[in-house]
Amino acid sequence: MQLELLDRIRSENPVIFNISNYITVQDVANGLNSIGASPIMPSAIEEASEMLQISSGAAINMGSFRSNELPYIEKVGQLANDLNIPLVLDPVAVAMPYRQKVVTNLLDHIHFDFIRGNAGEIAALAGIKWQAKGIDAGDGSADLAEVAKKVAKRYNCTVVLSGPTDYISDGTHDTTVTHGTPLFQIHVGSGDILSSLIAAFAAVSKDNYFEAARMACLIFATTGEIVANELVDEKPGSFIVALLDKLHLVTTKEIADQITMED
Ligand SMILES: Nc1ncnc2c1ncn2[C@@H]1O[C@H](COP(=O)(O)OP(=O)(O)O)[C@@H](O)[C@H]1O
Ligand SMILES: Cc1ncsc1CCOP(=O)(O)O
Ligand SMILES: [Mg+2]
Repeated sequence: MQLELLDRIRSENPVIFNISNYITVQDVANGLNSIGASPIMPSAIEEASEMLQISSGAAINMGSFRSNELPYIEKVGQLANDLNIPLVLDPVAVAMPYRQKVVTNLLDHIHFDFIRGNAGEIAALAGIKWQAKGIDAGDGSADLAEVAKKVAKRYNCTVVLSGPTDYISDGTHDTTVTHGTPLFQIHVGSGDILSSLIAAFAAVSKDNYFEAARMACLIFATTGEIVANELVDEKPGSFIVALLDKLHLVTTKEIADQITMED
């Protein structure tokens, strides 16, 4: 278990390039900044190359793309591949038919090192029956470990299927993270922050993307758990403020003390 990846983010301060959605962009920027990375969210196709050349990780979030932005999104993906920059896809609400067409087309042309989505999103990419609900995970009875593995094999990448349990698979290795708090679900943007944090962990763990994904999930979920333990009531607004504060302050020792032998 490489909890020290957290310290490496703080000492290396990697620039993480993001195509974010306009709903949660500030949470994503502050989540990355709080943990010790350096976020950047460019939008002009003309500067994609120069911005990626100073970046050590990249995340593409499909939450609110406009169709005229698709050439930019493809260009960023191709450049990240050419420059060997770890690339994360967040396929927000991909069970919806138009998004499914757009995202599967992207996946056919660009190699994503990671796909991070909730159960409804990853099941849609696996072609497995599931009742997704917009940006939320929805309901279903599929074996989620198998769903994650199927998508990992199909797209030759590391998949994080997040939720009460996070299922992580690279098609060969599989693991779970069972930490977290239901408060993540009452704040819009929790998943988006996690997707970009995966890019930050990958930036400092280029030889082991599976471990990067596992540590991103474990440290994010455990930090949320510590924060929730200190909140008296279920307060979505207070939770995100306290989460951003704690992402900045949390130590590897605090994480180690919070987790169990099975982690
Ligand atoms: N009920 C829950 N209990 C514990 N952690 C949760 C719960 N639901 C989501 N999480 C955590 O919230 C974060 C965001 O995941 P998720 O809610 O699945 O993403 P999204 O916002 O894209 O739907 C992950 O770190 C996940 O582990
Ligand atoms: C509300 C909304 N609409 C399009 S993207 C988005 C935010 C999705 O955020 P998350 O998947 O992290 O909950
Ligand atoms: Mg999401």
